[in-house]
Amino acid sequence: MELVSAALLVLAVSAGCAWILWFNNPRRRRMVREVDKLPGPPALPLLGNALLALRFTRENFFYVIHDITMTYWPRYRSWYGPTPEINFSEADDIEIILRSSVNIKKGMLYHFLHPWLGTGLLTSSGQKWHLHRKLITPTFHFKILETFQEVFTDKSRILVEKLNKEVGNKKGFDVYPYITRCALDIISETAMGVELNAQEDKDSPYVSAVYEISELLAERAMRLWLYPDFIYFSTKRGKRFKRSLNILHSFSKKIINDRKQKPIRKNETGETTDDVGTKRRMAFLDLLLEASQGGAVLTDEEIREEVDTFMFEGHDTTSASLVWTLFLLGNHPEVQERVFEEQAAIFQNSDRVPTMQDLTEMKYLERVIKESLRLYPSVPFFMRSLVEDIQLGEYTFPAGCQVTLHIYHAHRNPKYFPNPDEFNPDNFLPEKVQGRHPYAYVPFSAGSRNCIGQKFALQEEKTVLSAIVRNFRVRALDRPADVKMYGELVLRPQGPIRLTVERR
Ligand code: HEM
Repeated sequence: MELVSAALLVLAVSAGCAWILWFNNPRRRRMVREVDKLPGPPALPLLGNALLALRFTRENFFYVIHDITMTYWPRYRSWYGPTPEINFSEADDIEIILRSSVNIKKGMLYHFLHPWLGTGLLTSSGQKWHLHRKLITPTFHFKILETFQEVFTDKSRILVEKLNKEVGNKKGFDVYPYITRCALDIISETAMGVELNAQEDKDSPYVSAVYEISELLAERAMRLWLYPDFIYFSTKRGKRFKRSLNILHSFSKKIINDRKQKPIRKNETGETTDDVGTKRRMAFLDLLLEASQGGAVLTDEEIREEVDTFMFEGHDTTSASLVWTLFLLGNHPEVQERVFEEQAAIFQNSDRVPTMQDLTEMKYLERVIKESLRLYPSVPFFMRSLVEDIQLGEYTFPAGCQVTLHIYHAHRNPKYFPNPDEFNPDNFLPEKVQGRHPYAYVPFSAGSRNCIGQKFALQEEKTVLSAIVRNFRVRALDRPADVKMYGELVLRPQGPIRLTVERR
């Protein structure tokens, strides 16, 4: 027993000495001095703003951050315990970060995504990221996106059938689950080549696991004491996380194995067929398997990470954006009528599905989607970990600092968007865009780590919205001021987005 006490004492004294040395380290002292030049909420030594975090609930998180951001606008500092964070909302500051080809390492909160996505494109850095980005970029080429159009139109048709059942429901219905299931069907078929049928099968364990993991991740990011893995994974929530993770990983691993057994290949005429010669569309997974050169370039685990990254990034963001756009259209019937008129001009009286050329002609709908992403950016904040010092006027922020870019707030800056809270698709008329600061509007981020899926997202959104507006008149039962938000990995409404639909 005495031996154990002595060992504990030695351990405590060593830890204490390490702390003192670390705190008195000149690099750290300089970091603290520089970071504390910025204003910010009062912080305690060692604990930083941990006490503030005790106040966070899922419901108030976005609003507490909003108040702090507005109080110290446009830059402030905060402390995750001993780790400094600098927060930017002004286009000039955002530009400094996003234009850098060195400061492209993701912030520490992305670590929570690692159990699910490993170090796929979204979460990786350094050489691995460079190599994978180069390999994956061609898979988002126009020619490939064109082959996915059939998936977008087919899943939109099913969505219209489902929404038809809500015609006449005057009390309204929550549109979010309809859209999420449609977006999941789309991403599953395009990323993995698998029909998930989430729109038909509401009880799919895969879909439930995606919902659960997204919610648990958001919750963990708010609770500083759940940051260490050994604590988190010993809690009930951590165990639920692992269970859902198991479902997701088993699913993607099985799909990858199946596809390796029966690869889809191009034949001599350039058609893509399966092993028995049936014509098949190539999904991202098939393209990755092709690029992997039998494991020499990408291992199975790396392919799994990328497929899971597409599944996550490719459905949650587009679902939120589609829902907010429908909500805004439901609040602005005059804008919705202009969208409809544009559709009527493109399709005349035909009920054919849209081609890629039709989508290019949907200029007004594109402005509506962009304006909706301005007011409700699917990714409201993103983070970097500084690898290299940055100089910002009188400030030098040293490597090691965390940086959070507040995109939601940047998009509502009256300097660039007069009447920033108003929904006005004309903010994206070419002449308005031309004169504006290029970093005042960055829903897909910018620079080398921008969103690789942005063209895919616009193509999907235009196809889905076109199908809805051509078939229905949509009304929203709630006003924007009444809808509270969760500012998590994705910006989503706290309650239902209640709509009514009427057939055109
Ligand atoms: C409205 C829809 C979307 C929005 C608003 C959006 C937004 C973003 C943003 C802001 C980032 C940068 C995040 C950061 O720096 O941490 C990002 C990265 C990424 N997005 Fe998207 N995204 C959307 C749709 C998609 C889709 C459909 C896919 C795939 C099919 C996708 C795949 C990715 C990937 C793989 C990255 C990481 C890229 C890299 O770091 O090289 N996204 N997205």
